[in-house]
Amino acid sequence: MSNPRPDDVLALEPLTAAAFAAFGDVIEPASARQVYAVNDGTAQRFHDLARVDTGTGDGHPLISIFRAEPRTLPMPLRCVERHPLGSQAFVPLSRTPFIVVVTADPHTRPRAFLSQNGQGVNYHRGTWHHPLIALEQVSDFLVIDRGGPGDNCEEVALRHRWMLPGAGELLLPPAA
Ligand SMILES: NC(=O)N[C@@H](O)C(=O)O
Ligand code: NI
Repeated sequence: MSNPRPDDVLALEPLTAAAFAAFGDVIEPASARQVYAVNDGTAQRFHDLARVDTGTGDGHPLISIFRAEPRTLPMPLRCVERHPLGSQAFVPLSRTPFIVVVTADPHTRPRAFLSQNGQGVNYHRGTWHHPLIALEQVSDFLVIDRGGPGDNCEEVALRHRWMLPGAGELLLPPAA
């Protein structure tokens, strides 16, 4: 494979609620709309972290586990997909990082975010994203998405050969 042009390599951005807002929710305690004690004060509830949207077309929520093989970096991106009938959330059941690639349009430059410290994501219904990209080790993810009638996965091949960088790349500084 010929060496990718530097401009084809996507920078890994820190995953923050603000930066990801156009694409979905970041699932982490800081995203809670309310935090309050429950169970006689023996636990804290980080309430309402993400909007689960599964009702379109007589749909219902599914809870599954993906056991994902780690991907090798650098990595070419070949496709993106979207789920027109429902949201889709991935929550790592370990604290290994994973990469989230999203785009407003399959034929414009995607954005790549690095999830750290157990952060999860909830793609809004219709958000273009790359299939799960686990890193470092076989990792389990809790997946909350939509079951029911209808075709809920539209996949598009990328015309441009965007690349994810090697594991040692620096993160972009957080957006100002
Ligand atoms: N195919 C499947 O359920 N997984 C994808 O939707 C994904 O985003 O990883
Ligand atoms: Ni998906």
